[in-house]
Amino acid sequence: MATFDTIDDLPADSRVLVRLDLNSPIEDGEPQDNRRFERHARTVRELAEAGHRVVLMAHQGRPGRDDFTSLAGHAAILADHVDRDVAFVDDTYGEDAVAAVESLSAGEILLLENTRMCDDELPEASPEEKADTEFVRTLAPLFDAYVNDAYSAAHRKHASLVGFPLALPAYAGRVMETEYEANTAIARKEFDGPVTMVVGGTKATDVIGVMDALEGTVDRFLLGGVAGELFLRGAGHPVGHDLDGMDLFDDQWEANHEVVESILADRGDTIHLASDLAYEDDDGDRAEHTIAEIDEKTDAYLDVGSGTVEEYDPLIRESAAVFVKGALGVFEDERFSVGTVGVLEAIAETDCFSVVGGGDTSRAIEMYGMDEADFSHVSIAGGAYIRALTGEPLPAVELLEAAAES
Ligand SMILES: Nc1ncnc2c1ncn2[C@@H]1O[C@H](COP(=O)(O)OP(=O)(O)O)[C@@H](O)[C@H]1O
Ligand SMILES: O=C(OP(=O)(O)O)[C@H](O)COP(=O)(O)O
Repeated sequence: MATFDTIDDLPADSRVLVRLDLNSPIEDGEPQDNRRFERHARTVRELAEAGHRVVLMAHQGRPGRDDFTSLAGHAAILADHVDRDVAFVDDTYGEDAVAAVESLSAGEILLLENTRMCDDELPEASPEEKADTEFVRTLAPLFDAYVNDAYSAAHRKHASLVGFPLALPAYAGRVMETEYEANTAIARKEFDGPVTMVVGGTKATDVIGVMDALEGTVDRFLLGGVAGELFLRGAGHPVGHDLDGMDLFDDQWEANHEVVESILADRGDTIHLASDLAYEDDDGDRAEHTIAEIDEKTDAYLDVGSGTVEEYDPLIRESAAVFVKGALGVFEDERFSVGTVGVLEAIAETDCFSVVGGGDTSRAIEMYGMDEADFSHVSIAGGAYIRALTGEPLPAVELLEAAAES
């Protein structure tokens, strides 16, 4: 059991600063509704109904990427889920933000602008350094308490996650409580049969970093997505290169190629790579290349091929447990959903213990008409949940535990 204080322990009529994780897929510049809104709405609604003044902080995307946007659209989606007004101010801790915080009445809710738009949020640093930023020193005195509900961002040492718990009494929100319980229980579970992890998505650095530490927990990895292309490149295939202004591959290759090469050399038998990949042909249709056919990368590969899905299917069906982190393709586009949906459907049809994680990936379940009840746990955390599997501590969670002890 976690040993942190929860929102049940908050003094009455508190002014609370709440960290959520509303990081969402962005399409045409707009955030897309997903489980993160629905799950965090519970914490926000409880706080407002209890009569606290509720100020919310969250991030969206990463500077330099297409998904780095304002949170204006997020406020509207959250309001629908909370069934109360959620005001928005396009400022994080400047004069406008401070004025909006100070004008809030009991039971009202305000969302501040994307924390990553202020320089103090990134990069990662110690809690002490982050607590000493202007961001934290300006906002903390306006509040009685800090609530962290962002389990899925708890692996990041950013100001909104590790600075405020040193400056204010700190509590866990409902999502923090439930994700912590579920993910630590999973980390302690033992399985009678093969344990498989499906690894994909765009955050290759996150997943490759922990794959090493999962030796002993995971018997085999089925790869796809950007992470899978980097492994194919490590195995000598000319894929995984950035095309036309994309920045998904080259930096992550530089950061990870040594680990990729050493995993392939030391434990290549546990790594299953795609045998074919899908791309968009000149007519805008899905087309596939076998890996053997690819001798020069001229296409952007957007999914694993149908042959790969056929090879992964029996490996999933004979597993005692399957963990999913990251999509095998750009499933948001139906043409490139074959890998992600094929793997999720195979998991849903078997009795294995299964966890699907990640804000983006877990969205494929409802997008393609699957039932959440067919999976043991659908986590809104991706990077945080795979770190929990390795037993690696999450800095923001450790600070909540320390706050409860003091
Ligand atoms: N080959 C690919 N090229 C570009 N994007 C991809 C590729 N394969 C998967 N993706 C994208 O990866 C995203 C999910 O990855 P990621 O953000 O790492 O995971 P999560 O948020 O689920 O933890 C999906 O939205 C999907 O569109
Ligand atoms: O979406 C998130 O993580 P995830 O993609 O691992 O689920 C979190 O909001 C963390 O975002 P970040 O990986 O840009 O720090």
